[in-house]
Amino acid sequence: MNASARPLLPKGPYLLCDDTLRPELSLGEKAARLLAGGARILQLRMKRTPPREALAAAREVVAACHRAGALCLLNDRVDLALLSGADGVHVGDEDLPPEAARELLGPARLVGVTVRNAEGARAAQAAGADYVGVGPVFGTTTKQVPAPVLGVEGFAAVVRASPLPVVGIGGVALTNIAQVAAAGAWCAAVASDALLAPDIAEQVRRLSAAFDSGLRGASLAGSP
Ligand SMILES: Cc1ncc(COP(=O)(O)OP(=O)(O)O)c(N)n1
Ligand SMILES: Cc1nc(C(=O)O)sc1CCOP(=O)(O)O
Ligand SMILES: [Mg+2]
Repeated sequence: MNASARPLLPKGPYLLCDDTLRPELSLGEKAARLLAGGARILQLRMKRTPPREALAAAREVVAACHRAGALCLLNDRVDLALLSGADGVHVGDEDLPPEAARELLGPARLVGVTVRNAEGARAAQAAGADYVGVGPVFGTTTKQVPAPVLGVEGFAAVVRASPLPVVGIGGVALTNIAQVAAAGAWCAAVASDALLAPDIAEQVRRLSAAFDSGLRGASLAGSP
């Protein structure tokens, strides 16, 4: 496998463009607002969109991301990722296994996998994943997650032991994204805190600035 053919995951906020939040906005409109705020990576998460609409939305959102110079991953759906020219997929326990996603997508696209601990991260690496999503870092109402809240310390312990870059997810918000960055996250995935904000683009800008401040704080803490 030629890993160098794949795009690199951009460090910083990782925005979920989700069909369950703000249903009065189309997925294309949500993506446009996230991208206007400077989002560099979007995950299109469609849990209630019917298949034909989902394909149209995937094509629209992937094209918008690429015009903006951002990456777009499809949640769950390898078929839609291939049909829409997306940059990859994110899969969890209820989706295709990562080996199968890699087999279908080939070496040039990203595969992200949900794991709950370091052992899961090592297995994801062996299965061909590029990064792991680890959570829930904090409590969330966006999804009923079948795993306990890790907290910042628990999350940092998984990051330290993970052989792959880690995307922290679950309850990440402007109030805590700096802590997630300082704990060593490569990215911090955000759904509700961005999409439910009165000004989505402005919230993405604030999240990026706060993530960067967390990185700077972590590097100062590590300096002599
Ligand atoms: C970055 C990231 N991490 C974890 C998840 C959760 O994926 P999954 O466990 O498959 O759950 P659903 O999102 O499909 O409900 C994610 N989507 N993104
Ligand atoms: C989709 C998802 N997966 C999680 C996990 O821990 O696996 S937490 C989560 C919801 C993320 O939404 P919000 O940013 O609104 O908390
Ligand atoms: Mg899934």
